[in-house]
Amino acid sequence: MDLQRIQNAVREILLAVGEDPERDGLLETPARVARMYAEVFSGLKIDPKIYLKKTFNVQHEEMVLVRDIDFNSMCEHHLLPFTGRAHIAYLPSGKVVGLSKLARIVEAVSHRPQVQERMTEELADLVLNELGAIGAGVVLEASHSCMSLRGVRKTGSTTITSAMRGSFKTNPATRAEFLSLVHSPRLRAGG
Ligand SMILES: Nc1nc2c(ncn2[C@@H]2O[C@H](COP(=O)(O)OP(=O)(O)OP(=O)(O)O)[C@@H](O)[C@H]2O)c(=O)[nH]1
Ligand SMILES: [Zn+2]
Repeated sequence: MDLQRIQNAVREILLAVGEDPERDGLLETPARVARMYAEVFSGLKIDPKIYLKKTFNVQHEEMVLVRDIDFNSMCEHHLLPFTGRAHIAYLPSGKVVGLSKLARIVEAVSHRPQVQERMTEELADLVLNELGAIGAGVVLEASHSCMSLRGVRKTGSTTITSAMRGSFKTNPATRAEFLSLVHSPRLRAGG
């Protein structure tokens, strides 16, 4: 990532809004913001498929669901954060993946300029295709700060998106089981 170019652009923005980039409090801001963008867009350099290459041969014929994977992303329209939780499930066909890898693919695809719908679809495609799963389902719940901090200024709204693949799309019972598990009661803290 071209940190110097980001720094120059941030300095330009400060000048354009009528600030003085030479004043004490702003001197380090362009460099700081450049490091911040490198971090929040670090997923641009990562191919999430790498996380799903290592699998284990386990005969588990029922659904695997990892829910409440928290994420932070940046909406590609305003470059403002949207934050929420991802729930990812699949029906294995002879091989399973380490549970943390489902959280790792969320990290990779969320750390890019995104829209929630595309992020949901990308995650579902990755799980179905890379694991050769019988089916996959993804639900994302998020709040978009571009809707609360600016513009329409509605706080508290949540956007829920889902993507169903394979048996999650064709079998209503599988889809219903997934959605009911996503919404089932959480363990108590420490439980
Ligand atoms: N579908 C979708 N829209 C998003 C997402 N994140 C932000 N948006 C929306 O992107 C839209 C961009 O709309 P524009 O009309 O081009 O931009 P704008 O004039 O700044 O829109 P307002 O937010 O209504 O002020 C807005 O309606 C945002 O709420 C997302 O993940 N998915
Ligand atoms: Zn936005």
